[in-house]
Amino acid sequence: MKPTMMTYVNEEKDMAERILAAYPDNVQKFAELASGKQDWLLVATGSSYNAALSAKYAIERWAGVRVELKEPFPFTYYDKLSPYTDLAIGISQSGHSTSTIGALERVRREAGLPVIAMSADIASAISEAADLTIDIGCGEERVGYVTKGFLATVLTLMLAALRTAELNGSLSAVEVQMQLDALKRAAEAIPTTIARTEAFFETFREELASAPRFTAIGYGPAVGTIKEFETKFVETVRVPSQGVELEAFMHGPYLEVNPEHRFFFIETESAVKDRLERLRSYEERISKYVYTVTTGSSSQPQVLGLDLAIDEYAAPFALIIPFQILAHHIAGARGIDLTNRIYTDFGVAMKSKTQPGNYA
Ligand SMILES: O=P(O)(O)OC[C@H]1O[C@](O)(CO)[C@@H](O)[C@@H]1O
Repeated sequence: MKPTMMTYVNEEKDMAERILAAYPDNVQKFAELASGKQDWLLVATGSSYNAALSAKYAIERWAGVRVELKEPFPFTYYDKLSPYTDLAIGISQSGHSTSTIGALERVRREAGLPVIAMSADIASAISEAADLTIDIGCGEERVGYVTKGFLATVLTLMLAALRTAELNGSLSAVEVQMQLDALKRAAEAIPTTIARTEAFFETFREELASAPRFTAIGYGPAVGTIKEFETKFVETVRVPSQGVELEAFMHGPYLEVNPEHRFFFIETESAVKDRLERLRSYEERISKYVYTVTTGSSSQPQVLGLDLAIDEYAAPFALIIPFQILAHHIAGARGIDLTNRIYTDFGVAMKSKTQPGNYA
């Protein structure tokens, strides 16, 4: 039997617990190279970009550094190098994305900066463009619609930030332990999150499967989550799907809304949460298909509550899981067989990968 997205979603708890148990050894070399560096450049594309965006604010807050995240292709061909960048990090789950490798090569060639690669395969092509390659700890994922790799990337980046914070003193040992405990609780809760998402899907199966369009709205660290929602839904559900930052939605995108629109609002504990509530109330007047995913608890069917004591910075680790499951299930309910791969020659034809993926 071919593995599916759900095969890997069901492995996420064990994988996350393995990665957490390997702390700090799995990120020690990263932290040694990164501590003392103030201005990190992250390059990644696709889900790896979304994972980096999901971890960006946690890294900045915990490690006390500035993180600039860039799409590698425009970075390589158009961007001016910042004179302040003192560390470059390239993230590629496969280790074969040519744009990410090319960006690291440019940084080395033009600025001679220390370079860290992060990949599920530490012997892959990206390692040749880096001084150090860190294993994200998910192993090989043989479904192109990645799930485990996304979660492993978010978690490994967060752990790398925590270890860097320990070394450079930007967090106390107690603060680091608090974050580790929150991540451990979130990992332990993955089976509950899966069960709640399954129930949510069954309740709304018809209206989700018949959706002409999906929009997800979030703020702060959860913008990484809604961007990965967008990537995953476009790859699998294959109807127009967009993740829009809360305030950006209020400057144009709101005009597109009609009664058929399906909304996901992502709620975390934050100073700007009331802004999301206000927008949700407004859109509920237009569409009856308004759902929420929250880190808090819920007794309402249209609100999927993860019931986690986790702050908004670590929350992206937990928030993506419902969308990975919904992408798989909604695609299936629409009659899309995701095990039937399409455009299989694309990566090679476009030279977007150094070699074809080993997909099931
Ligand atoms: O993380 P990687 O391996 O660089 O891949 C980036 C993106 O490219 C894809 O493999 C598609 O080519 C996506 O599935 C993935 O998100």
